[in-house]
Order: sequence, then structure tokens, then C-alpha cells
Amino acid sequence: MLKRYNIILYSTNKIVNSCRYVSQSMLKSTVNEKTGIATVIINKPPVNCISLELLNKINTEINKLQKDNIRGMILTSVRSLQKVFCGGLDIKEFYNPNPDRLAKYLTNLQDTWLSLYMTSFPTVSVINGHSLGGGCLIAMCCDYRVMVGPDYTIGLNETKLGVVPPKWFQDTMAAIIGHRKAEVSVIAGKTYTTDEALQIGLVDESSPDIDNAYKKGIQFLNSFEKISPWAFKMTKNISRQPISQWLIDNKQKDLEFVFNYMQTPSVQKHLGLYLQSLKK
Ligand SMILES: CCCCCCCCCC/C=C/CC(=O)SCCNC(=O)CCNC(=O)[C@H](O)C(C)(C)COP(=O)(O)OP(=O)(O)OC[C@H]1O[C@@H](n2cnc3c(N)ncnc32)[C@H](O)[C@@H]1OP(=O)(O)O
Repeated sequence: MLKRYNIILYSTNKIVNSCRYVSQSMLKSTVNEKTGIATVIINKPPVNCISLELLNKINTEINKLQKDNIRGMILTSVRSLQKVFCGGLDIKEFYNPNPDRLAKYLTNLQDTWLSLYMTSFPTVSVINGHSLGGGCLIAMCCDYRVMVGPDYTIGLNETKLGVVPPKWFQDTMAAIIGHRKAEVSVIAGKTYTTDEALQIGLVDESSPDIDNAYKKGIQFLNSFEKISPWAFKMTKNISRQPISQWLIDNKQKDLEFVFNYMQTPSVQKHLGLYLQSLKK
């Protein structure tokens, strides 16, 4: 029994044999050959908002890392943006959309969420700036969140744009902070400062600076050194499967609902006004 356990540990804990550096301009990914830890950096100025192209790159990279047998991953934003982790989904993808592109975008978002939420390796988001809407979603997909503070904000603010966060957005938040708090939060499109997010448990730790936040992220990943990767994967799977299975079973229905309401005149009007307010 013990022997079998050791074999599982060895075969799945194999450290990647070379340092890989992928720079796809919008997304930089490095794997440290000694530690087996990947750092994935979103790099799409000015605010790292998620276009269809960025979404594709994130999903492709997660799937590659999945095959690489890495030991863990840190997801963060390029430092030069200074105050933004991720400005959310690119609202321009939803405003006066081309229907084919919109359908592609929504499908890719579903797939990317499934990949990131269900990774078989531990993940940490180092939230080094504002993290709103889809930005909050990708941070919440990770197993652990360290947020730099005190001046940044995080939250699912979709209702402020006049749109509806799908069930799996809401469930992702409820799994972290509990149903009641998540309900109050998503209905009002609430955003939280770093301290508030720490207080309600939306983030696990806060840090006054990025280097320290990164260190805390690495410490979290190192805490799995003595955990069998197989046990980690199976346990996480059991914990997250009810939420992910809902989306797998309802992908088409979910897509049609968003695809249709997104193109209604009243939703389009709200989105237009929100975009305008950002430009001011
Ligand atoms: C089938 C199922 C699929 C499910 C699909 C789900 C669909 C659900 C409904 C839609 C859900 C959307 C979720 C979202 O993520 S909505 C977006 C949420 N994000 C925000 O509200 C953030 C808005 N941005 C800001 O608050 C600020 O920009 C900032 C991030 C705090 C940064 O502030 P800063 O002062 O540095 O920068 P500016 O405000 O001057 O912005 C610079 C330029 O960037 C443009 N911008 C900002 N955010 C976005 C965005 N999310 N999308 C597109 N463009 C954005 C901004 O307009 C400025 O543009 P300009 O230079 O041309 O003026």
C-alpha cells in the first residue's frame, strides 16, 4: 500500500525538466525548473481587461500547464500597470457585439472558467490591484488569494453595468464567503477594499506590497510539498465538482440566456452608459 502511494507521488510530482518561458505578449508564463511553480502574468494595458484573444491565451496556457505536471501556479498582473490586477471582462465585447464573436466569447469564458476552477494543481492569485467583475472571477477561481492593499477594490459588480452574473459566477463567490454574503454582494454589485475583502473572507491574506504578497503565495504553494498531488486533485475535485458540473450540464442553456439578454436594447443602453462613464 505504501509502495503504491510512493509511486503515485513520484509520477505526479515530477518537476518539469526545463524552464519554459512563454511570452504571448498579453500573457507571460514562466515555469521555475527547480520548484515546478509557474508564474502567469496578465499583461494587457491599460487595465488588463479580458478580450476574446486574452481569454483564449489564458485557457490555452492553463491547459498546457496542466499537461506539464507543474507543482503550482501564481496568477498575477504585470507590475507596470501598478494599480490593476484585472479590470474585468472587456465590455467592448458585449457592446454592439458581432453575434458570432459574442457567442465565441461566451463559450470561451465558460471553458476558461472550467479550466481555471478545476486545475489539478494548487493555484494562487496575487491580486496586485483592482479586480472587478471577471477580474474578481478569475481571482476567485484560484485556491488562495493574497491581495495587495489597502487602496484596491475587488468584487462582482455586474449589476452596476445592468447585466447578470451567471449562476457559476455567483456560486464561485458563495463557495468562498457563504451564500448569504454572496447574495447581498452580487445583487448590489458590491466592491470591497482589501481590508473589507479580508474581513469577509473573499481574500485569504493581505499585503502592503507585491513582493511580500508573492512570497505569501509561494508559501501557500509550498504548504502542499508533503501532500500527494493525487490526493490534492481528487479532494479539490470532490469539493468543486457540484458547481462545475452544473455548468457542464447547462452550458447551452446558460449561453443562450446570456447571448439573448446581452443584445436587448435596455441592456445595450446600460452598457453604453457604463462605458461612457469610464471614459469620463
Ligand atoms: C454563456 C455564459 C458566459 C457568461 C458570460 C457572462 C456575462 C456576464 C455579463 C457580463 C459580465 C461582465 C463581467 C465584467 O467583468 S464587466 C466589467 C467589470 N469591470 C469594471 O467595471 C471595471 C471598470 N473599470 C474601472 O473601474 C477602471 O478602469 C479601473 C479598472 C479601476 C482602472 O482605473 P484607471 O483610472 O486606471 O483606468 P481608466 O478607468 O481610465 O481606464 C482606462 C481605459 O480602459 C477602459 N476600460 C476600463 N475597464 C474596462 C473594461 N472592463 N472593458 C473595456 N474597457 C475598459 C476605459 O474605458 C479607459 O478607456 P479609454 O482609454 O478609451 O478612455
